[in-house]
Amino acid sequence: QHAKITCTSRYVPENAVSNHQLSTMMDTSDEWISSRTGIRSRNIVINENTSDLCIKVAGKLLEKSGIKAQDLDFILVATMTPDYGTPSVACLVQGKISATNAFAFDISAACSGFVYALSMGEKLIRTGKKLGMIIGGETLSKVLDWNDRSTAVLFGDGAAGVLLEASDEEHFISEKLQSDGQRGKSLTSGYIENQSPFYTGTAESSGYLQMAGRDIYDFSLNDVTNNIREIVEDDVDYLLLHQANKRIIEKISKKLNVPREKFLTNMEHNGNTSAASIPLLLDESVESGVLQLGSKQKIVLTGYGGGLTWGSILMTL
Ligand SMILES: O=C(O)C1CCN(c2ccc(-c3cc(CO)ccc3Cl)cn2)CC1
Repeated sequence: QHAKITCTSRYVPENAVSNHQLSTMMDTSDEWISSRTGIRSRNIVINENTSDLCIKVAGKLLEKSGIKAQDLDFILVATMTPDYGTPSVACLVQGKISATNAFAFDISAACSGFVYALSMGEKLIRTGKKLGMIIGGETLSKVLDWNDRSTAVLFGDGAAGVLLEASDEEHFISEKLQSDGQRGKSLTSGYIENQSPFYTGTAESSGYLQMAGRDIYDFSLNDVTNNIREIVEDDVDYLLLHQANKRIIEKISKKLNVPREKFLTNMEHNGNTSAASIPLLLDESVESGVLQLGSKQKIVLTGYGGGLTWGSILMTL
């Protein structure tokens, strides 16, 4: 049987932080941020953690769809900012909504996380599962170095997700997931220091998010463009890329010779929300009517970022 996205939902923290507000906290400006990234505002948690955001999304998916939590077979959460090493955010969600028949685990693939998780969910449906929940959620604000203006202004918090159901209709057409650990140190975050009395080494990295911006920019322009080119043979209606930077999306659209207006964007009010960025864009586009579930619109979802990881899924809604 095939898999079909039957519901989308999202949740972002109430605390919207404008570029101007950041300019009162560090040496930056609205002009610099918006011209270089396309970001004008982002939402930053005050007391919530990643599981809180994902639990909100799960509750909204249940409410919107009318499905019962105990009908869920699995819950996958893509995140690079979990509350704990264990329990997983997915298990915290599962517990909170009492999805007693669902197995649950997190997927760590940074900004490709939602695409990786959606791909894995589709395989679970194809091999017999009936109903799953797939959420991308992050509280990146807790791992940012707020004294480093080169990264602190880029990222935001949020969560969004989908219900994936068994269907007679074929929606998933093709995919290509890729990784390159040899370039993994270009974007790191959340290093956990060993504190045992036997440990004599030294911490190789800080817990803060650190990014070699130029290297990630070039990776995105080259490897990601090639991945999309391989997946998209002929025409698509829309492309939903990870919302990292407006300029990179413009450059990729030129390299692919695909009209810029086919690339949906929302980094302007969310910032870069890593694994949450694609499902946030998907739900906002469904809510605005640009995308319609069941419309047969042909879309590409493309994630790219830490790992390094990147990957695309070509599907119809
Ligand atoms: O000087 C400038 O213009 C600066 C140059 C550096 N910038 C960057 C660099 C890299 C990213 C980025 C991050 C991820 C991880 O989610 C994935 C993909 C990308 Cl392309 C975002 N911004 C900001 C503007």
